Amino acid sequence: MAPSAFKAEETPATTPSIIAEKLKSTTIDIKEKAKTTFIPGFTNYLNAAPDEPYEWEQFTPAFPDLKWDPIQPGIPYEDKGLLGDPTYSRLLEGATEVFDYTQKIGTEVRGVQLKDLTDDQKNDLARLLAYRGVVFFRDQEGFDIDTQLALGRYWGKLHKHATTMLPKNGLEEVHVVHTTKNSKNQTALFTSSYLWHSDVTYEIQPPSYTSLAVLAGPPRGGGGDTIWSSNYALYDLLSPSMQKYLEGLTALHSAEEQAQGSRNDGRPVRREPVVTEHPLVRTNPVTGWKGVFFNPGFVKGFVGVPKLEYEYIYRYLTELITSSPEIQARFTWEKGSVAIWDNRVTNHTPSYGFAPHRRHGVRVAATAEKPYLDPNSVSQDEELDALLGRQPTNKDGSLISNYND
Ligand SMILES: O=C(O)CCC(=O)C(=O)O
Ligand SMILES: [Fe+2]
Repeated sequence: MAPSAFKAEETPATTPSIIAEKLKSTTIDIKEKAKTTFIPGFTNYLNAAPDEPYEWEQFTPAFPDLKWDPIQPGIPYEDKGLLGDPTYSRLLEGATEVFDYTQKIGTEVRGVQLKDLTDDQKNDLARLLAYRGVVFFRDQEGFDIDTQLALGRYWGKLHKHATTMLPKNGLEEVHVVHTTKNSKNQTALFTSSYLWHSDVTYEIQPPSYTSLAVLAGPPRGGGGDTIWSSNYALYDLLSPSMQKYLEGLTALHSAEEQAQGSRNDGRPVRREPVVTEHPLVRTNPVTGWKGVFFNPGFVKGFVGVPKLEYEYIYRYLTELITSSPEIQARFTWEKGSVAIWDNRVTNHTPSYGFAPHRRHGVRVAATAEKPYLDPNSVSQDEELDALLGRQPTNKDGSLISNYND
């Protein structure tokens, strides 16, 4: 080998440090530049708020060692959505803008302050939630935790979560959502399809109207959207024979895994975990529509169905929920945003990838009725087909063949 080649081999010892030096200086340049210039894909990383002092410290997570009794069945529930006006006239009276996210799910209402709602408006909102699955509000002023709790309480007895984070201020009916740059790498831990769920469906009377208010979050473009998926529309994606089959099934919803997760992390389990049977297809008392009451988070089996058969249906339903954009609504949070959903008819998931930013929210959930299936209820599409004179959706697959480009 020629001497020059040997010479070339002498350099590697110094090369890494040269690269490191170069990178360091480039990084510093970019950081300086980013203070005054938007650099796509970079600027967001620099804007992480300092951890301390933090305005919402009293709402950061705590795990007090509390013990609560089991939740007893028979909690009274009257759905306020039944008192809502079909055109939502009271709620939307002062709205500056109202628009849907997709035909099947999600509506944003602008210009309405939740803190000022009258009872009539709360009834309209409940009805809108039952029909649209999730409703978004922005630029909320003065929607503090007392107002959020009062709104939830108007709709039903507030749920207290047995395992997840409580706020430091001791409010037991508040569930905290909180991730900082010090949290475990959420993107690596959870793919979204793993996290899709409806809240606490293992309870005998799982919640209906549930609100999440954001306290802190990434800057715009920094990630952390939440996505909802419609269980009414999930039902309408199924063939008539599959609909009929699923209508005969009962699902097992379990809190065991969630409780075990807390124990594994050395955190308290405030109420013993329960396993509850619910009909796999349920009727919403306000719309009268059927929805598949399924979520990949808490459903652990179908009564009388062999494990493998259950697993295939589990995977099929999960795929429809997680990968059908037309039955989903995706919300990008901003300061002052509040999302409220009907937990009986939707699944939802956070999206990760917003580190190093803090993302912090507070959730309040109203206990609803025990799930039931009214055999006379119809599906969302059935009602809309009749109302609008639409052709029923062709479910034999033949329409799809031209859509490969
Ligand atoms: O963090 C989110 O986007 C959703 C959190 C959640 O699942 C909830 O508040 O019920
Ligand atoms: Fe949730």
